[in-house]
Amino acid sequence: MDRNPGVVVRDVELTSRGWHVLRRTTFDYRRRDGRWETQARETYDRGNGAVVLPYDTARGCVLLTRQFRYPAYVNDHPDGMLVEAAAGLLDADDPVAAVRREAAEELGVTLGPLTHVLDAYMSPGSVTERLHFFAAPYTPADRTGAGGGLEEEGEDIEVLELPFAEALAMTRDGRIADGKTVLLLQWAALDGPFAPAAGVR
Ligand SMILES: Nc1nc2c(ncn2[C@@H]2O[C@H](COP(=O)(O)OP(=O)(O)O[C@H]3O[C@H](CO)[C@@H](O)[C@H](O)[C@@H]3O)[C@@H](O)[C@H]2O)c(=O)[nH]1
Ligand SMILES: [Mg+2]
Repeated sequence: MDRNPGVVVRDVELTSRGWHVLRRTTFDYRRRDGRWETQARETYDRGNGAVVLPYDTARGCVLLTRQFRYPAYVNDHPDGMLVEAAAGLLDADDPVAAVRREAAEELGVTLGPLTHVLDAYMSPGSVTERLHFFAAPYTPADRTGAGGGLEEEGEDIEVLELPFAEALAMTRDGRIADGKTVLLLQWAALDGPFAPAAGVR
């Protein structure tokens, strides 16, 4: 890794290999004033992920999930039941294949053309993951399955079809408190299918 001449990795220590991988890396870092110093940083590596917002502009709706998220529950979320856009880790798939797979598994919807919105690091101080964001139109006819996720992996996912205006209101009052979902809903209102100028672009 030599893309940045101001960073020289000295040592990578595997501190935990559980469901995902935690490492402690020691590296030399050249400060902006030119002085070198040694830093250590831990990274949580769970691979990369992809997320999708299916929208139906004719009916003014979006499809979201609700599921229990223990890490949010342990950090003050009232009941841990988070409303989120369908998402998953890439595993062996590319981002497009991964969002199609997750939309089918979690939402029971078969997606057509996808719009790539952006890619973002969601927690760059500690988590290595880069998340690939997509949106896709759907109609009631595309809802070909029940969704719900994979029971054998412990998934128990409720499918929510919400009016877009209500989903956006939920980002304002805290009922939606998941970063990737807030981002996609705000994009949809600002720049995407529910933007005021969407029809004339
Ligand atoms: N047994 C076990 N299962 C785990 C553990 N951690 C996660 N899982 C399970 O592994 C499955 C992973 O499901 P995916 O749909 O592939 O991932 P995700 O958890 O929905 O991840 C999405 O949301 C994350 C949070 O916003 C994103 O970080 C990620 O990129 C992706 O978008 C889930 O059923 C989850 O409960 C663990 O420590 N132990
Ligand atoms: Mg998921």
